[in-house]
Amino acid sequence: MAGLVQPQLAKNRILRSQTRQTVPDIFSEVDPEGFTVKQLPDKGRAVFTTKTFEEGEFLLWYRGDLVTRDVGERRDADCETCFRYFFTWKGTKWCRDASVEPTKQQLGRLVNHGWRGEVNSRMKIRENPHNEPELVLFSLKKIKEGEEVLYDYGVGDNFVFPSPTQLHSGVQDEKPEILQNSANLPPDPEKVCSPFAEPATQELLEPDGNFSQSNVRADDDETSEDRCRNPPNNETNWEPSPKPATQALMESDGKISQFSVSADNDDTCDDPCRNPLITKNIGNHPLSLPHKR
Ligand SMILES: C[S@@+](CC[C@H](N)C(=O)[O-])C[C@H]1O[C@@H](n2cnc3c(N)ncnc32)[C@H](O)[C@@H]1O
Repeated sequence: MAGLVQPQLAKNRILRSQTRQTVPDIFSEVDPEGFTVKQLPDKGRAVFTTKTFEEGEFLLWYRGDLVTRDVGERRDADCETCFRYFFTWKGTKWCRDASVEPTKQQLGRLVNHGWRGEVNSRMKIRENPHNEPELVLFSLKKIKEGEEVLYDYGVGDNFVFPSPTQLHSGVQDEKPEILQNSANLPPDPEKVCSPFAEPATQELLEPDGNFSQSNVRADDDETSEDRCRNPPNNETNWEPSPKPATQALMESDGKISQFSVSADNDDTCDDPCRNPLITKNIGNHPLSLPHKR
C-alpha cells in the first residue's frame, strides 16, 4: 500500500543508508579507531570496543590476501590456520587469507565467533574499485563501549573450539588485560563439530549501498567462518603495536581497501603456521574451521 512502510523494511532502509554512509572507502593499512584487543582465557585474542557503535555501522575489514578458494584450500592443506575466510562472490569461490600475522594492526581477523544471543556484528562482501571483493564487518545492533565484537562464524551450536593454549601467543598489548571466561561454551565439549542446522546466508553489499542476500551452504560457501588456531609457538612475524587498538583512519575518497598481507601469493606456509592438533573443515563454514583430530 502506497505510503506505508513495514517496520522491518524501514529498519533495513535505515541500515542500508547508514552502511552506505559509514563504510570508509579507503585503502588504508590501519584500522578505524574504537577497538582494542584483549586476551581471554577461553578464546585467545578478542576485539573489544573502546567507544559505542550504533546499529549498522561499519566496524572493521577482514583484510587478507585474496586468492581463489582452490588456492586457499591448498594453503589450508599445507598450513592450517584459523584466518582463511572462504566465500562466494559473483559465482566464484574466493578466500581471504589472513594467516600471516600482519606487522600493522588488523583487527578484523581477530574478531571471535559469537554464540547464539551474543552476536552483534556481521560480515558482508563489498566490491572495491578494483572489482575485487572485500569482507567488511558491520554492527548488527548498538555495541556499547567495552563490549566484545562478535559475529557468527557459521559453526553449529555444539561446535567446540580447540583449547586456548593452542592459540597464537602473540597479543597486541604487551601486558594484555586478562579477562574471565566470557564465552557461552557449547553444551557438549566432547562434540567436535556439528553441521549447520539451517542454511547460512551471506549479504553482499552492492555498489549502490543495497544488500543482496544468498544462501550459503556447505560447498556453496559464501561465508562461514571458521578459524582454526594459530601456531602454538611464537615464531610468527607478529610485532606488538605500542598502541594496541586505537589507530586513526583514513581518507574517505570512495574507495575500499584491499590488502595483501603476504607478499607472495603461492601456497607456501612456513612451519610456524602449522598446528598439528587441529584440522580443518571448510565445508560448512566460511573460515577454515578447526577440528580435533
Ligand atoms: C580468527 S581467530 C580469532 C582470533 C583468535 N582468538 C586469536 O587469538 O587469534 C579464530 C579462533 O579464535 C578462537 N575463537 C573464536 N571464537 C571463539 C569462541 N567463541 N570461543 C572460543 N574460541 C574462539 C578459536 O580458536 C578460533 O579458531
